[in-house]
Amino acid sequence: MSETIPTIDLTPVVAGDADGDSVVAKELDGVLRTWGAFELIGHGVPAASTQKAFAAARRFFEQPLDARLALKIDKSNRGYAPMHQTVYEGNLPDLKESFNLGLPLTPDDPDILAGKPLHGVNRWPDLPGYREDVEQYFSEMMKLGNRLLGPLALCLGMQPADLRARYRKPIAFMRLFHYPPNSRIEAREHGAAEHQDYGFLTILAQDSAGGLEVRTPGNAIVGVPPRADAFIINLGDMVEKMTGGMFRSAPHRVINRAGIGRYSIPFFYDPDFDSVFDGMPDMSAGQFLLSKFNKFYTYRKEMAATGT
Ligand SMILES: O=C(O)CCC(=O)C(=O)O
Ligand SMILES: [Fe+2]
Repeated sequence: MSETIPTIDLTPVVAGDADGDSVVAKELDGVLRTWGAFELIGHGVPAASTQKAFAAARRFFEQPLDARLALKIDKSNRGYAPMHQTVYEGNLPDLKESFNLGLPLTPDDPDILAGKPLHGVNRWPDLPGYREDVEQYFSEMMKLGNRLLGPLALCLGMQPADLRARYRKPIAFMRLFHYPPNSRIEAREHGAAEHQDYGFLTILAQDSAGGLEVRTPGNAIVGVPPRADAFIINLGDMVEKMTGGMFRSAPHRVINRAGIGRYSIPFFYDPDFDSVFDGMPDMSAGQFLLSKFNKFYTYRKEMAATGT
């Protein structure tokens, strides 16, 4: 088995070929059963949009800590998550900070008014052009996620329309990450300690600093070298669970060895909060995700403890 992350070309879907979904699904199926992660090319996302999102990330984290903390993360998972918020057992807290946003909802949104978890209004710093550039990239991620659902549905033995019917108001979170240099590996301090993503599908862009490492089907850890024209896609635990382990939620980690700050932007594309899947009948997608957030995020434990 090759120990290099596989590559999938989405061109047939992006071009709108009549058999695009099934052509890509044929390539994808084996990859999801073995690696559960791959590089995606031919994705149709304009490079300028990605570059602007990275430029926005740099501007956000260049602000003084006070300005970042003014947007401290709220219970809808939106805002600024300071360093050390994510903890994976046996490791020190992750050495990373993030700006999180979700689906753009307005304060009169019925799910917000009803208090549905993970629904909220996005929070924005006072930086000219920041919101526009970040929202633009978010909408590119929504489009790309939707395109991926076609072949993914076929791999899951579903009709694309049936999977899309569970993505009407998806739990979609994007995180602009900053990783300072010099994590202390010997102390088990990583940028992101080895973990599996929680939900359905992650679309990740990493900058030229690199640092993402994936566990191979042969159980080795290999680096995923930075590549400006590709996204890294991986499945999360929700898919692994609903397929009874047939599709793999790929373990991965981040170690910033670059000696400079590292930026990355994962987009977590997960189904509607109340959606239910045959393979996971006992729990909605939202409840599954929420249980993961509550397990791994310190800020949620603090909120639960203080009743905020
Ligand atoms: O920053 C990265 O490259 C990956 C981040 C990650 O694995 C995560 O947020 O789940
Ligand atoms: Fe991850």
